[in-house]
This record gives sequence, C-alpha cells and structure tokens, in this order.
Amino acid sequence: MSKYQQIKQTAYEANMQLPKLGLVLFTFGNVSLADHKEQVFAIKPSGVPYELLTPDDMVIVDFDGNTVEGKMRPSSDTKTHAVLYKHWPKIGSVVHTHSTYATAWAQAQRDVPIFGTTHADHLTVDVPCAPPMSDEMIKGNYEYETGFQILNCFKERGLSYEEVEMILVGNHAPFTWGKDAHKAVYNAAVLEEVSRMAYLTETINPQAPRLKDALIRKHFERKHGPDSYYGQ
Ligand SMILES: O=C(CO)[C@@H](O)[C@@H](O)COP(=O)(O)O
Repeated sequence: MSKYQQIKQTAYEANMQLPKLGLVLFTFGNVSLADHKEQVFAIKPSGVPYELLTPDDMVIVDFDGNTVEGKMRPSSDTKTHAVLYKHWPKIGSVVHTHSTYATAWAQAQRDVPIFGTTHADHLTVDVPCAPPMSDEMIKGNYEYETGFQILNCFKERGLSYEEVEMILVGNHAPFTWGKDAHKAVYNAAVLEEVSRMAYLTETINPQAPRLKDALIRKHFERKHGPDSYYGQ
C-alpha cells in the first residue's frame, strides 16, 4: 500500500470530475493534488483516457518535477504544476484543462473581461491572460517556462494567487488552482462558464461595457464579505 494512497485517491476523484463537467475531451487536461508536508503532489499520468484511469495510476512527483513513485509517465504539464506548488505554498491543487471557451480566449491572447455579476461573484478583475512563450522560452523547458509565465504575469499585474485562482496562458489554455481539489476544479468550471458568457456577450454586442467597479465590489463583497474587494 503506497504511503501516498490518500492523495492518489483524492487526485483521481478530482480528475474524474473534468469529463463529468464537460471540461475535457479524451486525454486533455490534468489535475494534481499536493501534500506540502511531504513536498510532493499526485498528478494524472500522461496520455491516459479518463475512462481507463485508476487511483493507482496517479504519479507522485516532488516540487522539482521529479517522479517519486509511479509506474507511468506523469502528465506533460507536470513541471508547470511543480513550479506553482514550489512558489505558491498555499495552493493545494492545480487544474489544467483545454475547455473550449477559456482556451479560445487564451488562443486570442485576451483577458476575459468582467461584463457581469456572474463573473463578479468569483473575482473582481478580468481573468488574466499570460503572454505566449517567447522564442527564448520555447528553446527552454516548455512546461517550466509555462509555470514562470504564470508567476511573472501575476507579479507584473500585482495580483494575489490567493485572490485570483485562475489564468489563461496565451496560445495554450487555462490553469486554475485552490486550497483543495474541490476548489481548483470548481474554479475551472467557473472560468469556462464566464469565458462562454463573455464570448457571447461580445458577439451580441461588440460594444458591451465592462461592469462598473462599484457593482463589482457590491457583488463580490455580498458573496465574500466586507472588505474582501481587491479591485482591478
Ligand atoms: O496542454 C496539453 C497539450 O497542449 C496537455 O494538457 C494535454 O495534452 C494533456 O497532456 P497529458 O496527457 O497530461 O500529458
């Protein structure tokens, strides 16, 4: 019995939520779950269809991206997850999907504008889109560089990873995170829904205005408590 049985089981259950929520097709995407005490995380193996996945298939990886336990090759995005766990110690789980609308905004290299209260219930800023890889980065380790693209985007914009738990990576797709697997998967589903709404809003009215900051604050604080607003 693996000493990591518990996080393998929980990570497996979280991965199985992605096809159930319509966030992935075939082998797209992956969920990981960290054990910060052990400085490891469990992640979906690469290229395994969800319907064939078992808890025992989950691969245990350290925060430098090295495999600690597992028969299969870890997800091709493993080093991106590792960079986030290593630099953002309060996240417990990371989700990567290729959900259609969020990925379309990432491919368009655009932030998802905050047009309505559905978005404002979850975050008070446009969903950030990190710039695509530079030629230099492409020559490097792509997955590590993706992780640093995310860290650098938050640093440049002065965003807190504990407040904004989602990002689009330009020309790639979304990453979300949270204190646990439930929250990280929930954020992935919310991101896809607000991305779909924003696309339809711009299609119906290309001049649609962003939500007023006062209303963003009202809606966010109604859900998250007074003084929880952190602005754009
Ligand atoms: O981002 C990508 C590919 O662009 C990956 O998430 C997707 O193909 C899933 O890869 P893995 O099966 O996790 O190695």
